[in-house]
Formats: sequence, C-alpha cells, structure tokens
Amino acid sequence: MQLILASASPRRRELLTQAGFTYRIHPAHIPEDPRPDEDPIAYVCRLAREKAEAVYGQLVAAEPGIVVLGADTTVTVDGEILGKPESAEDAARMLRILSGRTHRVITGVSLVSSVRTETAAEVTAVQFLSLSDAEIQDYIATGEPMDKAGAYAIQGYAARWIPRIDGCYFNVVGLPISLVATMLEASGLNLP
Ligand SMILES: Cc1cn([C@H]2C[C@H](O)[C@@H](COP(=O)(O)OP(=O)(O)OP(=O)(O)O)O2)c(=O)[nH]c1=O
Repeated sequence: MQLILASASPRRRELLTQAGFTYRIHPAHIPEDPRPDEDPIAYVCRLAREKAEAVYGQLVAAEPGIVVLGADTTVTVDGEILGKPESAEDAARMLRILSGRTHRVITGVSLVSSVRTETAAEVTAVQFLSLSDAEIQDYIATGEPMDKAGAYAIQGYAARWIPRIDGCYFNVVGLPISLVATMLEASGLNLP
C-alpha cells in the first residue's frame, strides 16, 4: 500500500520519516479560510480532509491502492483562529495576543483511502512567557514566524519563551505522530 503525504510542509515530512514511514509527497493546494462561526477543531479537521481528498481525487484513477494523509495546524485562543500571518504586522498582532498566556495548538489529520476516510484532531496547550515589543520585532526580523500558524515555531527561536506544554510536542510542530501512527497502523501501514 502506497502512502502519500498531501503536504508541502518540511516539518511534516521530517516527522513522518522520523517515525519510520515510507511515503511520497504530493502537496495539496486548497483555500485555507475558516467559515463564519466554524470552531477551530471543525476547521482543522475540514482542511485536513479537504487536502487528503483533493490529492486522493487526483491520483486514485492511476493508483487505486493509495492511502493519502492530509493535515492542518492552527493556533487558537479565546475562540479566535490564528493561522499563518499575512504580514509582519499580522505576525506582531498574533504574538502580542499569545504573550504571557496559554493557548491551544490544534492539528487535524485525515486519512483517505478506498476503504474509508478517517479524521481526528489533537490538542496541545502551550504556555508563553511575556514578550516585550522589542523581542517581538526582533523575532519577526528573523523571518521564522512567517510560514507558521500563530506566527511562531516551538522548534525554533520561540523555544526560549515556552516553559511548558501540556500534550503532544510533535502536534505543535505540525503532525501528532503518535495519533497518525495509530491511524496508519489501522490501515495496515507499519514499520518497514
Ligand atoms: C505553532 C507552530 C506551527 N508550525 C507550522 C506547522 C505547519 O507547517 C504550519 C501551519 O500551516 P499548515 O497550513 O497547517 O501547513 P503548511 O501550509 O505548512 O503545509 P501543507 O498545508 O502543505 O500541509 O505551522 C511550526 O512549524 N511550529 C510551531 O510551533
């Protein structure tokens, strides 16, 4: 059975490789906008499923046996969804919201095959120290926030502001690998 990762994210690729899965990459390109009143868990589950379904639809005629994995990560606080920042100002706005408090990082994952579509979400609580305006500006100048949900990378410089998390670390980086492995094993995919 061939596993396809419907993602352009280098982090997802690294985590799937680290966990011992063999796969091919076929990124999905779908619009990423929350619907009015869509809650964050429903939002990431819908996007993960849409990414996996889009790639499955493109490849299934030639390769009926494929299993496609899609994922989407977002940051949420007070019911607000913080996706990838659109500009440096947007990144600063997000980092000011996260400063000095705990937020949730949610990743939706979806597996699509001829047998079934299965979608689930993992939630991790992340505590942030207070950031000064100067720290926020210096951080944005590194470029690290721009392609990350919530405008930070726990695996990067932002590690210095995160004293504790509650939940799966890999979920914050973009792929809750233990949850994904459980789902993949149920589809018959295991260590090589
Ligand atoms: C919070 C956080 C997010 N991120 C990343 C994970 C995701 O790659 C990104 C959120 O964007 P996503 O839209 O989930 O993923 P993507 O656009 O990078 O890739 P694709 O849609 O092709 O699968 O933010 C980190 O790398 N570190 C962090 O600490």
